[in-house]
Amino acid sequence: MDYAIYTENLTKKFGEFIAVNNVSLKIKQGSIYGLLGSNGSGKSTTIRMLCGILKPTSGKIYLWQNENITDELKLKIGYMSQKFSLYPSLTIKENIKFYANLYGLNEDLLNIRMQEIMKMAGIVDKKDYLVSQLSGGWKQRLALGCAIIHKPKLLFLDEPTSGADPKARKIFWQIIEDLIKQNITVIVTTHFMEEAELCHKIGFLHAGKLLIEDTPLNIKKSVADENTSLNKVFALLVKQKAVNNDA
Ligand SMILES: Nc1ncnc2c1ncn2[C@@H]1O[C@H](COP(=O)(O)OP(=O)(O)OP(=O)(O)O)[C@@H](O)[C@H]1O
Repeated sequence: MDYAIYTENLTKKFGEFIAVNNVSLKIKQGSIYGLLGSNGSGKSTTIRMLCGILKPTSGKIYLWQNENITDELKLKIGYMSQKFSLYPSLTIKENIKFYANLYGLNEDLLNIRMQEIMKMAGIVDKKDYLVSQLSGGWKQRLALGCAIIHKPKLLFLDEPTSGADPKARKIFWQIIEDLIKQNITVIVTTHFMEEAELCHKIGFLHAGKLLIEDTPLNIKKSVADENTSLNKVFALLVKQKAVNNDA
């Protein structure tokens, strides 16, 4: 099986503290993978290692079967953090141009991508607005556009919808589903279980460990039954783990 991402016993320690503990993931190209877990469970640290920002303490990461995350591979990755790396005092156009320059897009390509991104974000008529004038939903879609200006094959979204209203979240997920149709692989962290349900596969992290990885339906069936909510399923898994640790 050709995976976009495959990890073996990925571990990250900060001093003596183990933030990510022997995590082995398998993520197919062209799929949406949800990384779930409570605050501090190790989601962002895992993502940072997968995009080559943070060096693992031990374990292996393969991106499209390559063991080293080279600069060439990094060009195939897009990353959107929960803080949206946008410049509020610049216009939409200027923000897009800034990211286009970072990735070395020429003027012609920049103009094409600018139109595509503004269309995708629903901000074609707002290109000269300052980012500070935009609502949360528009900012979020613009940040997504900037993260994919270079057409990455792999896109990391770290809590992209936190702070967005339900309507904006719905539009955002429609865009993600369109990206998947273009064979992009999306790894997303979220606290919203209705978003987790939209992922092809989810991995549930707890205290740095991957407790389970499968489709939302299979996870529900294996832990409880298909009518149980994911929130409840994860609570059960954490409880089971605590019991096993005590035993
Ligand atoms: N640079 C660092 N130095 C020390 N500890 C860190 C560092 N980065 C993260 N941690 C710790 O590692 C643990 C996992 O953090 P991480 O940010 O990966 O969690 P998370 O699941 O993304 O949480 P959240 O949902 O709050 O973003 C936390 O206890 C955090 O305090």
